[in-house]
Amino acid sequence: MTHLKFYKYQGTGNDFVMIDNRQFTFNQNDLESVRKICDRKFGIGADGLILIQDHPDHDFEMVYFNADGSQSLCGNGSRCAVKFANFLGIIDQQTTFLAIDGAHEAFLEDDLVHLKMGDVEEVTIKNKEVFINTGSPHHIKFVDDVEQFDVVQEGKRIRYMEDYSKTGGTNVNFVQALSHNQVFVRTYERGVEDETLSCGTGVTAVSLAVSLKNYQSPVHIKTLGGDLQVSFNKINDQKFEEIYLIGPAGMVFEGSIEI
Ligand SMILES: N[C@@H](CCC[C@H](N)C(=O)O)C(=O)O
Repeated sequence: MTHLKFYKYQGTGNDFVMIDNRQFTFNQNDLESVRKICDRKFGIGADGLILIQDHPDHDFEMVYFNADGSQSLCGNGSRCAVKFANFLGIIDQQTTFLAIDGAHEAFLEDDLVHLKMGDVEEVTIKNKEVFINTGSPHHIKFVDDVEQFDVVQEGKRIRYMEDYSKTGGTNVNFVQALSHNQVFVRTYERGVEDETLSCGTGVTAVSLAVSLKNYQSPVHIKTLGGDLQVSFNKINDQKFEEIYLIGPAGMVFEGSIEI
C-alpha cells in the first residue's frame, strides 16, 4: 500500500484528481489505480486523473487519463493543470506545457484560464452533423431542446457508430442555439462513458462548427457546469488558428488515499 497525496480540481464541473508527480510517486502505467481513484463509489471519484511532471523543455508535462484509464487531450483538465501548476509554484501567470497532442501556451487573467488549443485543419460535415478533432475527437449534433435531450442514450449510440469504432470512438456534443453567438452544449464523453458537466475540447469543436453558421469569435457557451468562451481566428471553413478555450477552474479539496 502507498499513501498518495492528491488534490481535487474542477473546471466548469468537469472534475479531476490531480497528483504532483514530480518525484514519480505515482506509476503512470498503473491503470488499475487510475480507475480505482476515479471510481465514484470505491475511490475519490472524478472524470479523469492528471499527473503533473517535470519536463526538460517545458514548464511541466500534463499526463491525462480518462476515468477508464484511456488517454487523450483534455481541455478542462489542461485549464485545471495550469491552476494547479500555479498553486505548486511551478509557474506564475503564464506558461508553456506539454500535453499528449503537443505543447500548449496558457495564461491566467482575472481568475480565468486562457488555454491555447492546437490549430484545426479539417472539418467534416455529414448529414448536417459535424466532426472536428480539437486534440480529442468530437461529433456535433444540433438539437432543438438540449435540456430535454437524452444525451446518454444518443451519445452512446453515436460514440460506437461504425465510422468511429475503427479509430477509437468519439465524444458526442449536443448543441442548441440560444441567441446570436451563444450556444448550450451537453457532451457524452468517451472514457467516462457518461455525460460530463462540460467538456473543453468539445465546446471548442462546437464553437468552430457554429462559425460555419456565421457565429463570430468569441463564441459563448453554456454548459451544465458553467460558462465558457472560445475565441479563434477563422482562416476558412476548414482551417482555424489562435484558438483559445477560456473559463474558470479551481481546487475543491485535498487529501490522501491508500493505493
Ligand atoms: N473532458 C475533456 C475531454 C477528455 C478526453 C475525452 N474524454 C476523450 O477521450 O476524447 C475536455 O475537457 O476536453
